[in-house]
Amino acid sequence: MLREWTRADTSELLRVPTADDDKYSRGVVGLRTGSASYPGAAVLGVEAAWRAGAGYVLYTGGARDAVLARRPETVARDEAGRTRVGAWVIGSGTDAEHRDERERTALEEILRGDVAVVVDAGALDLAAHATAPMVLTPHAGEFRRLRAGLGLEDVDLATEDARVAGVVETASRLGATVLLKGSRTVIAGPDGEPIVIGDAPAWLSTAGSGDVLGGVIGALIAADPARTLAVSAAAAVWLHGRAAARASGVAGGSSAGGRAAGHPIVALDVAEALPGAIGELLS
Ligand SMILES: NC(=O)C1=CN([C@@H]2O[C@H](COP(=O)(O)OP(=O)(O)OC[C@H]3O[C@@H](n4cnc5c(N)ncnc54)[C@H](OP(=O)(O)O)[C@@H]3O)[C@@H](O)[C@H]2O)[C@@H](O)CC1
Ligand SMILES: Nc1ncnc2c1ncn2[C@@H]1O[C@H](COP(=O)(O)OP(=O)(O)O)[C@@H](O)[C@H]1O
Repeated sequence: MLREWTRADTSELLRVPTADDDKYSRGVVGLRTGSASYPGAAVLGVEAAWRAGAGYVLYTGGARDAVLARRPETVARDEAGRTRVGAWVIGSGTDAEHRDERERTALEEILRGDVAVVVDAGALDLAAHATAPMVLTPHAGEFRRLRAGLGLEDVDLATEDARVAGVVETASRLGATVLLKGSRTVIAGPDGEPIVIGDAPAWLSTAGSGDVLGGVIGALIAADPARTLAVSAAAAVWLHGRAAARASGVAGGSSAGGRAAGHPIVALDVAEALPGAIGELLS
């Protein structure tokens, strides 16, 4: 069975903060992302985590100045210290080939912990030996590399059936949740039914939009770390797509009754449209 994720599924997971909440209970997201080569990816993930409703965002990566210039609300330190992180996001805007020993040690420590980790881009190669609960977020090229690294057969990603089967197999091999990005994103937990999320406008296929997604997933996991990871990830993908629809002018429909053609967007537009997408579901 394949579950098609809906707007109603997403609404059910969102909640309005109450008088009993504080910045920690709303969700603490830790990001160890970005590098001198790709500082922008860190900025995008941090912006997205805040805009998706995190109460506290901690940044421990290599692009601190860029992150703080954009979002001074972010707590930037070398390590988490005493801050209890609810979800980590690692790898976006990093390259495994340029990882030094210090960075490897820091990432391996996160990947050995009890806290859920969103593993993207330049950290995907470390997932095979990790024990933390994880959501891996490869695009098609990274998915192929990940499977090759695990000794799994190459899959033809042209059909949805093959994509779903490949994601299910990879998730089962890793004992983790795997999310294959694309126009229809496929998610599978280690043993749950696979989920598909479509409907995002193709305007979303723009550099950095995957880095934004990492921050959204981190915020939704941190808001309720006990929830099944595949469910938080599916809701994040849906919101990310809805934010892209709002930002690109597709969300309102057209006077002809069909979907409006919309217009180009950049990844930061998607992050900035997240609060509106969340508000729309809560109203
Ligand atoms: N602002 C920032 O800081 C941004 C930073 N970013 C950061 O950049 C880092 C590198 O991530 P990336 O995704 O750019 O490259 P990479 O992981 O090498 O994957 C390439 C794979 O895709 C495939 N492929 C298919 N079509 C292709 C095409 N037309 N052109 C090229 N490749 C194409 C191709 O497969 P092939 O077809 O060659 O088999 C190849 O395997 C990463 O850390 C990310 O977070 C980005 O998020 C952008 C914004
Ligand atoms: N044709 C498409 N239609 C809708 N969404 C798409 C399409 N192609 C890619 N996406 C989405 O855009 C994002 C691209 O992520 P990714 O490839 O990691 O980009 P980057 O590494 O530049 O951040 C993903 O969320 C993916 O699901």
